[in-house]
Amino acid sequence: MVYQLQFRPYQRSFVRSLSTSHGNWETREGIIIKLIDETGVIGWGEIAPLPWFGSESLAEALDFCSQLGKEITTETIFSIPDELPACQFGLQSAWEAIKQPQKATFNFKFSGLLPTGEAALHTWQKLWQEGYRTFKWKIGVLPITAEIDLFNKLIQALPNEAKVRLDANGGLNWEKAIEWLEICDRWQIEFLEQPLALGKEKAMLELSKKYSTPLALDESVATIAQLKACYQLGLRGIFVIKPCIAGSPFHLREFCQQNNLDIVFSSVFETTIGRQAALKLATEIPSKNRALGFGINHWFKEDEETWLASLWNHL
Ligand SMILES: O=C(O)CCC(=O)C1=CC=C[C@@H](O)[C@@H]1C(=O)O
Ligand SMILES: [Mg+2]
Repeated sequence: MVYQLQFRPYQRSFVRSLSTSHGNWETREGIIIKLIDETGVIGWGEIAPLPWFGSESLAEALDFCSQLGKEITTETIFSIPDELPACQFGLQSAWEAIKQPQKATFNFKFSGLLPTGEAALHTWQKLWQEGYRTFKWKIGVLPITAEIDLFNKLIQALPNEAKVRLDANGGLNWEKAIEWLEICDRWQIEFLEQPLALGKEKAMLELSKKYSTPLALDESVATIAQLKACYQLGLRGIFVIKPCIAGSPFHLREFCQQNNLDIVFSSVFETTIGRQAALKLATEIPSKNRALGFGINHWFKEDEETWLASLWNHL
């Protein structure tokens, strides 16, 4: 089957810089894909790279799309190299959208991503009013004493029924991870995400045996190959899966359906198009009743529907 291919790069500025131990992220850049089959049925997809998580860069994704030309076959869509996981996800989910029109609504609970540092103390209230009951806060950015001080203020300000997750983005060393895990156990934090850097999975396996707070791997399991490697290593905590950068949705669904993983699906700040494909995948993969890491809409200023429509009208 041959499909017409159109693609459009985009840029969206965050309302505030997203500070993590990887650095500051100001603008989300990606590519919207439009596939049209021989009968005129349209399938939308999104390529949302996250190179500091190990996916291809936007430039590499754009080079790949540019050399595809105006037509693409099913065979080409399913032979995209594993070095291009965001392209695999974008094009294969667009293909799947033609075959199985995506559900428009999902009834998941989402976790609200708080801004890093002190700003969290002034923003959780609005998210609480919007209905969020799970919040994620990034650590490993400020000096640990300052962050622990802010954490104590945040955790005592939040209602008791609130669930809190901490995400270090690999920014802690062993000693700081221990210091944070003692606090996590005391306050029954839902999980501590990627305390140690990519490559320290064995150390995290050791760490996971010492405290009751579960560890969640994120950067360590960014692609399907990494997810499989960590599973083989014996890691059985929580797996944060970012479908848009993991690779083929078909391979991801197959592996997760064969193995009973404790998964938290997570956004890469993609648009509605990538999010719909990611959430459709979440409905097809069994996981525990944890809030999904897609509570990120407040990180952008413009209304997404109008922005997306305006983007495509120029094509
Ligand atoms: O998972 C969530 O709750 C929201 C998404 C999120 O936290 C992230 C998305 C993309 C890059 C990272 O800065 C961050 C993460 O590390 O999980
Ligand atoms: Mg994370």
